[in-house]
Amino acid sequence: MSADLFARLKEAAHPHWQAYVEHDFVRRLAAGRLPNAAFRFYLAQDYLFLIQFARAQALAVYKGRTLAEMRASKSALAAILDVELGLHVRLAAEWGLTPADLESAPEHAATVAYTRFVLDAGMAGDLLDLRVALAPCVLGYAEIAARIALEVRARPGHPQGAWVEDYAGEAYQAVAEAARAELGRLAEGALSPPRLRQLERLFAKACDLEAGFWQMALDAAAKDEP
Ligand SMILES: Cc1ncc(C[n+]2csc(CCO)c2C)c(N)n1
Repeated sequence: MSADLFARLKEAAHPHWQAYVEHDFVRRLAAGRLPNAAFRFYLAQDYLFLIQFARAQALAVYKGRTLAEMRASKSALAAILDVELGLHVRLAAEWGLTPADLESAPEHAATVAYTRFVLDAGMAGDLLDLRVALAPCVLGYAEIAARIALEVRARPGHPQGAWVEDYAGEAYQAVAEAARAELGRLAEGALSPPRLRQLERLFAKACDLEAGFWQMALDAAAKDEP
C-alpha cells in the first residue's frame, strides 16, 4: 500500500508541490530568461545548502536501523563531500563566483529555514521523517529537470543548459528512482493514518521551503536592479 509513498505525498500536497516545481524561477530558467544575478545568488546559497545537505546525510547514517541503510546514506554523504561540492565550485566559477565568494556568502534566512527544518525533522524523528523532508529536494529536481530538458535543449547555448543536464541525465534520474524506492521501503508497514498525515505535512512544508528558496533568488536579483 505504501509502495509508492512519493506519489501519495505529491497527491496530498498537490498545491505545495506545484508551487515548487512550477515556480517562476523554474519557468524563467527553462525559457532562458532568468536574470544572471538570480542564478548567481542561487548558486552561492546553494553551496551553503549543499553543506547542510551533507550534514543531513550524516544524520541519516546515524538514523539508519540497518547496515544497508547506513551504507546507503554513507555513500550519499561521500558523493556530496567528495564530488558534488567540487562540481558546484566549478559551476559557480563559470558564473564568476570564486571559492572565496562562496565561503563568505552570508546564509540567507530562506536557506537557514529550509536546511534547519530538514535537520530538525530528522533529529526529532526517524529515518523516514528525514527522507520525507529531503524528498522535495532529491526528487523534485529530478522531475523539474526532466520536464524542462526538452525546452532547454531546443535552445543551443542555454545559459543553464549544463546545470539542467546534470539533473536530467541518466545518472541522476537513477539516483532519484532509487530514492523513491527507498521511501517506499521505509514506509512499508509504518503508515497508520495519523503517521501518514504527519508525513504529508512534513512534505508540504519542505515543498514550501523549496519554493521559498527559488523566491529568495528572484527577490535578491530584483533588489539589485538599478
Ligand atoms: C535548494 C536545493 N534543493 C534541491 C537541490 C538538489 N539537490 C541537492 S543535493 C541533491 C542530491 C544529490 O545530489 C539534490 C538533487 C539543490 N541543489 N538545491
